[in-house]
This record gives sequence, C-alpha cells and structure tokens, in this order.
Amino acid sequence: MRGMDGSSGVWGGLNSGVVLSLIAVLWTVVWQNLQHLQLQHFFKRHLGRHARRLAALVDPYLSVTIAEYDGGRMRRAEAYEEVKAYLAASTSRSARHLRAEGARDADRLVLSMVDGEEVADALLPEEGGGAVFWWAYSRPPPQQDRRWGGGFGGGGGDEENRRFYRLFFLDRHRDQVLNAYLPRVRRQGRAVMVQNRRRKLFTNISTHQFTDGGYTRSAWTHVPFEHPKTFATLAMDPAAKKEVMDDLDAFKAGKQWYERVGKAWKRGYLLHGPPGTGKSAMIAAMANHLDYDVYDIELTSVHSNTDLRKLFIGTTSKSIIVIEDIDCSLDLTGARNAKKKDAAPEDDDKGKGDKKGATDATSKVTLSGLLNFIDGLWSACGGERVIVFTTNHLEKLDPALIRRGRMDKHIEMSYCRAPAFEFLAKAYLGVEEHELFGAVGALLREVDMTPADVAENLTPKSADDDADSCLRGLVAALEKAREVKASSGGQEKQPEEEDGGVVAVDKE
Ligand SMILES: Nc1ncnc2c1ncn2[C@@H]1O[C@H](COP(=O)(O)OP(=O)(O)OP(=O)(O)O)[C@@H](O)[C@H]1O
Ligand SMILES: [Mg+2]
Repeated sequence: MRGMDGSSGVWGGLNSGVVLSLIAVLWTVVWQNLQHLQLQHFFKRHLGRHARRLAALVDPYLSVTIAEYDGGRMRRAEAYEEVKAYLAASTSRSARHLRAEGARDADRLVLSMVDGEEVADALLPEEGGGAVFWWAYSRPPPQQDRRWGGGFGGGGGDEENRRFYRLFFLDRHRDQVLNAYLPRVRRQGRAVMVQNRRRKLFTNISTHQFTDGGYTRSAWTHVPFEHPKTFATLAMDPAAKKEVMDDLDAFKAGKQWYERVGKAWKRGYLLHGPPGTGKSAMIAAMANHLDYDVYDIELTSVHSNTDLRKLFIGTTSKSIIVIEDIDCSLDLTGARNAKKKDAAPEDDDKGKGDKKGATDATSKVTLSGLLNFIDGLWSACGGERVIVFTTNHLEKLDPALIRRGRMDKHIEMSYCRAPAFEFLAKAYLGVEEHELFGAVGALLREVDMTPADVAENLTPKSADDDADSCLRGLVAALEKAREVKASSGGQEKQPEEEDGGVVAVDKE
C-alpha cells in the first residue's frame, strides 16, 4: 500500500512533482467520467484491494475489523462508536469525503468518513513512532451496486451487521497496534464522544416499527434535550435539595462501589406529589445536573413486556429513564395477586410463571414485566442508569414496585410553603425582602397552593407589573383560595401537610 511504512519509495529519484501533477490531472479526468458511468464504487473498492494484495506480497499486513454490531443486533458496539469518534477528530483533515452531524455546540459539526473512504494514521513517538496505518470505512453498497460484489462488505448477514471500520497494518507492528495504538484510539474516542455529546431527549415510537424491510430500526426517536431547569432554579427546601444532589453525585461517582457490592449500576427515584409541584421540573434538573440523556417512556404505546425490554436495551448508559404518571399508564394497584379474571393472557410472557399483574386495554405491559425491566437480569447491561417514576397517587402503587432496591429513593414533592415561596420570589421578581412576605407565608400555611400556581402569580403579566403588584396578586389569590376552602369545609386540605418546604425526602 502507498508508503505504508512512511518510506519515500521509488519516487525519490524522479522528478516527482511533474509526474505527480500529470497523474493527478489524468486521474481527475478519468474519475469524472467514471462517475457518470457509476463505476466509481467498483474501481475504488477493487483498485484498493488489489493494491493492498500487491503490497502484501512484499510485506504482509494484517487487518482488524471493528463491526457496528458485535455479538447481537440489539446494541451498537462501543468500540465502533469510539473508533468513529476518534477518526472524526483525528483524521478528518486527511479524508476527502466526510459526513457531517450536529455537535453539542449548535454551530459546530462532527465529521465522519463516508462509505469507502480511507484515511491514514500513525503511531505517536512514545508508542514507537513512524509506522503508518490505514483505516477504511465500509457499509453495504446501495441495492443497485450489489452486482459489483462484496467490496469490503463480504459475507451475508443483514445490512446493519455489515458496517465496519477496518484497520490495516504491517505484521511487524502487531504488538504496538494491539497493545498501544488501539487502546489509545478507544480512549481518545471516548473523550471525543463526551466532548461532542449533545444531550438527547428520547421517546418511544410505536414498537410495531421494530423491523423494517428485514433490518432493525431503533425503537427510540430523539430531539436535542434543551430544558433550562436546574437545581438552582428549582424551589425546594435547601436541605432536601442538597440531599438529592448529593445522592445523584454519589451515584455518578459510584462505579467502583456498585461493582464491589455486586449491584447493577442504577438507581431508582420515585417522585410523588400533587400536580404542579415540580416533579417533571425535578427530572429536568436531575438530567442537567448529571449531564445525562433522558428516555421518556410512554408506557401506553408499549405493546408487550418484550417490547419494553427491547426499549431498555436500546438505551445507552449515562441516561435517565422516565416513566411519568405510572399509576395512569398501567393498572398497578396492588393487583399482582388479585388478577382481573377476564384479562386475557395476551402477552408474550404467558405460561412463564404467574407473577403477572393486571393489564389494561391500552398497554399489555404487566407489573412483572415492569419489575423485570427495573431490576431483572437485563437491567445490569450497560450500567449508569437512573430510573425515575412519577405519580400523583403513591397509595395506588403496588408495594412491590416501590420497595427499596427498585425505587431506592422516594421524594415527596409537596405544596408551596414559605421557604419555597421566598425562593420563587427571588427568582421571578428579584426581591429578597418585602412587607408582603409575612402575609404570604401565613396564608401558605393555611391553604395549599402548588409551586406552579405561586410561580404563575409571580410572573409579570404586563410591562406595568412589578414586584408589588405581583405579590398583591398572589395575596389576593391565596385569600380567595382560603375562602373557597372555608366554604367547602376545608375539604381540599391535604392530610400530609408539613410546614417549611415544598419537598420532603424520605431517608433510606
Ligand atoms: N418547585 C418548583 N420550583 C420551580 N418551579 C416549579 C416548581 N414546581 C413547579 N414549578 C413550575 O411549575 C410548572 C409545572 O411543574 P411540573 O410540570 O414540574 O409539575 P408536575 O409535578 O410534574 O405536575 P404533574 O403531576 O401534573 O405532571 C413548571 O413550569 C415548573 O417550572
Ligand atoms: Mg409532570
């Protein structure tokens, strides 16, 4: 292959400049014509292969193939992603045809090689230096090009299985490549991935679309995750907030700990409380704090336990898996034993023991399917996942679902009290002290108002609105709520009311 070993070769004695320019001009003419004949693919592949075969006669070279799916088709191979990221960062200047994707920074692009492209790379001086390798990227040619034969693709299998990067190197560099170069490629690739990572918000599309024309499609679709909520803007009792943040930090840094005690590296949070108390806001703050992706599972469009498992396997590590309003998505009301008599045994787990829960008309996912999803064998694959369930009705949930070990931490989100109100007043109006603070605090002890409602009252509605008018508006709204409560005999007062903060965190 061209100068595989970095040597100057036979060109040294000739007037190489003139010869090379002549070749370049001729090649351009031929190439452009070939393009019209759609033979470019064929020539590129076959000339490359023959050149390499020729070189192999003189100096044998080896190749390492890194396929997109190693082992199973369910998950992309990490090595493939890492090599892709490494090559994008280190060799995009030498590749001539590149594919571009959006990066974390909205203006930048992440470049990768297109099909059939080859790029050179070399050992660093500390790895021995000098040796040059070639990376080639290949995927199956489009349907109409099949007649030209295998190219790099080779073998059968489905389309997805045949995408790969292949590294060519000389036999004598085997040790350096395997022991120093490839580990560095993976390391640097991982670093690049972290740098370019644009966080995503995933949602599950209909699981009917799992296969399409014989090859697998991801069950997830995504958009960039750009929610602005952070813990700094979440009104909570400061101690409770710190506890949640510390818990998340300990989880993120806990790889070794989880390994040592033999637990899958995941943690379950159950957020419960009335509507508008900031459960969804808390999830966004968690994702921003951890710098994780979010997978928002719409359980009602998951058709079976198997599909739920597929969804889970399709998630990557460093992610938060969210199931909102778990009590509404499934009938999980302590029905593990008291199954509905007329519920048809419709899902794929039928006959596999009887730990199934009730089902409803919209989803065939069962309680046992959900429990397996959370802490079955599959839950250990990949690691570093946070699972969050939210509910408005804690009492409706089956105790099996929320026991510690599944939902490790229960966080109660509650109505707005004085500290949370003061936090919101500072965030929304920029005021830390005001004569109406006392009145608002006293009223919030008597009536339940959610942080969402308090926040709405503190939002200026016109250019004339200021802190005074907003706070007066809030006092009026609270007084009205108190009257309504008095006229209804205090019916709507929540029994679990607790002064001092919007959130209480259950200790483990
Ligand atoms: N504790 C809070 N701090 C700051 N903002 C809050 C808080 N709670 C609610 N909000 C604001 O109120 C709105 C509604 O909150 P959110 O959607 O998080 O409520 P929720 O508990 O998820 O309600 P639901 O149970 O109906 O889903 C959001 O815009 C959010 O920013
Ligand atoms: Mg919500």
